[in-house]
Amino acid sequence: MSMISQLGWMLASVTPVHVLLCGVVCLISWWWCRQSAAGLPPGPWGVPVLGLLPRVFLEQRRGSHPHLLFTEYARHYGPIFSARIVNKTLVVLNDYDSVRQAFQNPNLSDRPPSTLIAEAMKSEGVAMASGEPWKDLRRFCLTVLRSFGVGKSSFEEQIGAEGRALVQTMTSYGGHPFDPKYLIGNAVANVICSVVLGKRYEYSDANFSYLMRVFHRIVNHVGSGGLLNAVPVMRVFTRNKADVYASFGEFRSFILSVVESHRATLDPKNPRDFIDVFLNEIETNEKAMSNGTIQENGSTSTSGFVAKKSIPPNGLPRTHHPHLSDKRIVGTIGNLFAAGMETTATTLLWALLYMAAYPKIQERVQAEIDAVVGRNRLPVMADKPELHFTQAVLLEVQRIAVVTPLGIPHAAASDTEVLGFKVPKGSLLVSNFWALFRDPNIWPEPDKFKPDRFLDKDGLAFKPEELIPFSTGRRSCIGEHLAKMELFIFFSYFMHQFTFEKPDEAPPYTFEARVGLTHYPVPYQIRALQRN
Ligand code: HEM
Repeated sequence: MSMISQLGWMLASVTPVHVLLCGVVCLISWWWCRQSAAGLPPGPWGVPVLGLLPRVFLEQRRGSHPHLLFTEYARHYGPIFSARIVNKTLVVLNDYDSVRQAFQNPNLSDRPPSTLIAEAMKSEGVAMASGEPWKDLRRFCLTVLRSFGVGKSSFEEQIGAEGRALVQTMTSYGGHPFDPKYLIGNAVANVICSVVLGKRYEYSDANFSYLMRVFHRIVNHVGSGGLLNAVPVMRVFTRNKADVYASFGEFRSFILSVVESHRATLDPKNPRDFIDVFLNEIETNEKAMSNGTIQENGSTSTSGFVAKKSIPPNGLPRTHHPHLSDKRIVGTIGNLFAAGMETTATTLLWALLYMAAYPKIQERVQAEIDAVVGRNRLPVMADKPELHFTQAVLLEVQRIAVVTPLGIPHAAASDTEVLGFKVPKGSLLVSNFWALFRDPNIWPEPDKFKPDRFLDKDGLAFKPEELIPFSTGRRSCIGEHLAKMELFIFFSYFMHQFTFEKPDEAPPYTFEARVGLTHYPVPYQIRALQRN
């Protein structure tokens, strides 16, 4: 029987009772939806059952991005709106007040469960964990990174050494065009690798270059705002699923091999890097578990686990971290690598693009650096307070480029409220930094690149509280100090050493972006002309 005749047969057998039953079911579903939506922020209804899912996919197919769609909704529904994505309530925060209030609320500090990243890495890291394990991992990461000097002024020399290697490699192009993406990515990765893995990788290292390309595939796959990461049902409809998991698999194997080689050469009394300290903690926990002072889920026995370690490593945390285990080490290293490299490198890529596209602004930065630093040495962090225009340029790049347009989604651990609206347990919260950084009420002519907006009437740089590229609240970026130091050192070295130009033969620069985990410029070629 053909499909049409089948349909005709079905319609002919519909009775008034069927119609009535259908109507009742529709009425009940409508009533149920209204009830559950009562008190939620207003927002688009979307398609029955699927909610906003088809619209998000459609926009992505058209080459648009979810942050643009959300910004359009925010214009219509207000700074906080909600929508459904299949069985999940999505709450989108589009202005400073809503982001600040939501992210300071301890009930909104979780991450969504079953993230793609944790699933594909077969390990839950600091950036994807929730509840007690997250608190423990976050505390541990902050303490250990700090104990290795990260964010302290003593770390400046390490970043400076990488900056000098980068300058040398850029010089070697002799003014010929090159794509700065992987070079800058490698340099920034080396900063975090030196602390976490205890080594840096030469820019000519073919294996590491390959890994960076694998990593970029992951970044693209995860998509804007990490919706694919956060909403399991979106993965069902993902094209190239095989490539997503294969790329994660390669990244995971790389980290596993580094962890294993650390384990094989570990000297517990002399931890060399972050991985060694993590491995020491795992060993302490395993011992505590075998003598019963700690349970498998990380909780301690009634007598309490006394933070005594058999081998207290010098200068490293003595506090006990019961949630550090084999199943969290790969994920945490992956998170630090991804979060530490991608965002900072992308910001620098945007900065170079803007400098080449706005030569007058580039000249002003160079003149300021020359006046304060001179030509006989490279800039140092101590120069920063005097380099007001340079600071303003970096702030404007962070505002206009919005490297994480939808941040990393949070989840509601229990029923709560934001700005008087209901936020039910399990909701997904997304911070639309794009809308916030393009709000014309805060930033007049938001699409224009105008660093002067960050200078006061005396020419001194200032940062308005609404500029929060590192997010805010309990879950804000743990690498903020490190990132700011890297941005300043690398950028001021670039401006001190080179003038950047678009190659004549290259197509005109656009500020069009691609959106993966970050919002990054379409690949471009640049010339680095050495300054005298
Ligand atoms: C320009 C550079 C950077 C930007 C714009 C940036 C931005 C962000 C943002 C928006 C978040 C999400 C916060 C939230 O959920 O509310 C985040 C989280 C995070 N960032 Fe960064 N970040 C940068 C550099 C770094 C660096 C250098 C590191 C290396 C240590 C790092 C490590 C992390 C980690 C581990 C998290 C997860 C924190 C958690 O879940 O508790 N980031 N970052």
